[in-house]
Amino acid sequence: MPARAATIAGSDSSGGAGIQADIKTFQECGVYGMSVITALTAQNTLGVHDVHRIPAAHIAAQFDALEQDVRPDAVKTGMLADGGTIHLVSERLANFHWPNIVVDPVMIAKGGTVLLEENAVEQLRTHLLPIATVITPNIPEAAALASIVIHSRNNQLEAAKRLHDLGARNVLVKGGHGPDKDCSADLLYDGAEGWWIEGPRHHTMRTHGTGCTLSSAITAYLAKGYSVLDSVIKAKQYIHMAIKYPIAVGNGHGPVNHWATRMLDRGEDSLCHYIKN
Ligand SMILES: Nc1ncnc2c1ncn2[C@@H]1O[C@H](COP(=O)(O)OP(=O)(O)O)[C@@H](O)[C@H]1O
Ligand SMILES: Cc1ncc(COP(=O)(O)O)c(N)n1
Repeated sequence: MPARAATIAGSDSSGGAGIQADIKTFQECGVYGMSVITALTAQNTLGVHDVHRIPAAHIAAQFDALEQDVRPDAVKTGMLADGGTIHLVSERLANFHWPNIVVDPVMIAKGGTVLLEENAVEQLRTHLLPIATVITPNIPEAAALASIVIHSRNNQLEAAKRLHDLGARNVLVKGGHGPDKDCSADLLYDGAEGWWIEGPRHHTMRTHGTGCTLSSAITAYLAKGYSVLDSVIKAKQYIHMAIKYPIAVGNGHGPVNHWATRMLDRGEDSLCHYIKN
């Protein structure tokens, strides 16, 4: 059987983020992709126009269908919309003992639409963080979860330590929203050591779905058996390529290019490097 990965997230009708980005990434990274859909969004590169939440009983039925036949080797969470869904998802993940849980704590879309009710942040902290193999907040999400202001790499590290203390085994505080003009530096912290996983910053509007894509690539590599550090490095190379070689889709914040990795034979992967904190 091929390595299998599942995404528990919302659908993006325009295909750049959410379930669609996740499944494309799984496919490109060579794993069999599956999904548990928590919400449908009417969305394009200009913004989110409508959100339809899936009833809890149907979300549970999707979980059960996978458990009974096609258990994943790794799983990620994305848009969970509200506290009730977080509760259900964390309960199912804990009971089923699915391995390699990547939590992307999606809160707000790039266009500003709220994708997780504000009062659900506490549920994320108490229910999902403690069962996460890796959590992948961007800087605003890490700031909200760790109750800290992030202006510098030191703050990024402090936030990671606080989120590790809340129970996440590995914390990746992504640097896409960071202040550095030339570099986008993600910090991986495992409770003992920190690694700065850096790539050049691309000056582009086409960053719709970057976080979804990165966390899906990490999930795919974990499903294939790579370590957390190796999975994060390989995922960073994947997102670097997907941003560097853009495709012209939509009139707003366009999607990344999910099949750019097929250009890896150009040797571009060596542009990313990592250094010990
Ligand atoms: N302009 C950019 N150039 C290069 N890498 C980027 C850029 N924007 C985001 N990234 C990378 O994409 C990934 C997602 O980061 P981020 O944008 O912080 O997450 P999110 O999409 O959740 O807001 C990270 O690996 C980050 O370093
Ligand atoms: C269904 C769904 N899930 C996640 C995102 C976040 O992606 P981004 O931060 O790039 O807007 C999104 N826009 N839509």
